[in-house]
Amino acid sequence: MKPQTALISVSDKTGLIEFAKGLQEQGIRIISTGGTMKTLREAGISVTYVSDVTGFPEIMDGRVKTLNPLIHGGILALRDNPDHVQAMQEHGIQPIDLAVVNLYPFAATIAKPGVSQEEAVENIDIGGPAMIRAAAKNFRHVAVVVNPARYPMILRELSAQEGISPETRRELAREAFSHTATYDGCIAGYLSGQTNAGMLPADLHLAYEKIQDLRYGENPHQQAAFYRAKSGVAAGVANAKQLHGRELSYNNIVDIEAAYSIVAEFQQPAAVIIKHTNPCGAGCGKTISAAYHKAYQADPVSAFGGIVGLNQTVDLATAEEISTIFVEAVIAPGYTSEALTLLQQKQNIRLLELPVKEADSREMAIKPVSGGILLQQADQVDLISEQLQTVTKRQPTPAEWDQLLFAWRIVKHVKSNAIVLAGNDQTLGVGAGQMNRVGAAEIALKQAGKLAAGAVMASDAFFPFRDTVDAAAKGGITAIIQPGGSVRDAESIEAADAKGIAMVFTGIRHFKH
Ligand SMILES: NC(=O)c1ncn([C@@H]2O[C@H](COP(=O)(O)O)[C@@H](O)[C@H]2O)c1NC=O
Repeated sequence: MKPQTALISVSDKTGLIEFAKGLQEQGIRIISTGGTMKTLREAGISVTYVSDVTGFPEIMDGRVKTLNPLIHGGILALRDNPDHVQAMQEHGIQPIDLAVVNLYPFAATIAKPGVSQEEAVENIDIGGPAMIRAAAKNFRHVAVVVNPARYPMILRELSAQEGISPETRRELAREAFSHTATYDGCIAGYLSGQTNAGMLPADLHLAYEKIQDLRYGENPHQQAAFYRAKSGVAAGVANAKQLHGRELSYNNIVDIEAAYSIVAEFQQPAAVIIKHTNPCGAGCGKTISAAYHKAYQADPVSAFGGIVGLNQTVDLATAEEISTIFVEAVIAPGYTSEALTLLQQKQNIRLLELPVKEADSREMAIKPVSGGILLQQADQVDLISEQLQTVTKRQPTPAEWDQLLFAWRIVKHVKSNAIVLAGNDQTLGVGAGQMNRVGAAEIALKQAGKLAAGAVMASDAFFPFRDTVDAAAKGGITAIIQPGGSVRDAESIEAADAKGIAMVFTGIRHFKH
């Protein structure tokens, strides 16, 4: 299809002039709305003003400019339908074969701090989506371009013999409907936020774009792909830069997310090694290499084939220790050039770069269930010091406090039922995903062995019975942090007091299912 007439009406004027020049070189007549026309004319491109086509001025601050049968008839007419052709002749409608439209920047407007409702509403585009949808509906005869990134490809096709192919027009129509759907979803979300304090919308419209087809999902027989949120800040694992290595797998991405979330908990240098979303080892230190050393030494057996997360630039010393074993991937805010050179020598390691982001309590977490999804606020709450309550006769020592808080930050990220033992800013035992709490504690204690003596314990949820405290006491644990709130709290406190264990209630639970 070789267009005769293009209508260009764009808010985002990226690449506009080069594109319009290309159209003009193809002999295509251009019609435009006010602002677009001005930009094009200033660049010496000849343009027909939309009002000269409609015979009607742009009115109401641009609320009505292209909403006119002379425009929509020109876009929607079926060129091979005699009735449509006759209607065009009767009403003096000229065909429009190419619609280049992008919309008022609604998402960017509402992202501005303190934006008024009035300003937001004025940025709801009406005429643009109407043209986009009309042109997309008529893709058999009309091409619609909503994405400036498409301009070079369109010019290439136009210079070919057959012009814009039917396949391309269909693909452009798909992109166009997706564009307006995302746009309307964003408006609905905004209006819902106005009445719902922004948290849980009445309807949920998710707008994500595929960034990568994955080789397979959790298992080789499952198809999978990786999608990135279309709007919002370009942060998080979906925006990490891969510097080296084979393509990420589904399970890699899940574990990278876990690694990134844990190290983001800490201000001081922190490292973690993840296996199947749980930390097998985590550590903090004065330097990132000291932190990694602790994370690795916490459980060298499980570390093999793990995913490493670091919250500081990877230096040579850290890279050297990482490269002593096989790890699937590393995620860190950066790499020194020596560290990168060393790690890149390993073919099988994936290296990702992503700045560490502060927790955002407005983030939401989605979980699918059959026939629906669950939506909740992400678990981003920090400890509230006024809620911390020592319930035993003995207070934790300052050193125990440090370790309790370290262990608490880790246990938050371990699958429930979760128990973490820690000492010297290092995990010593991790009991993850057990069906009873004392079972999780026994696993952690067994792993820590003799190192449990003098260590601290963190539990993601309260102790339903005193058995976990008894097990901790037997292992030599000296301090415990847990949410509290069980009907049998008194029994657990009694067990702790009997052994001189200091126990702190947080008042906050960190279930992770
Ligand atoms: N009301 C209309 O008839 C109308 N027709 C096109 N627009 C939008 O006006 C914008 C371009 O305006 P300008 O060329 O004046 O900068 C585009 O984002 C386009 O989607 C309209 N504006 C909003 O609804």
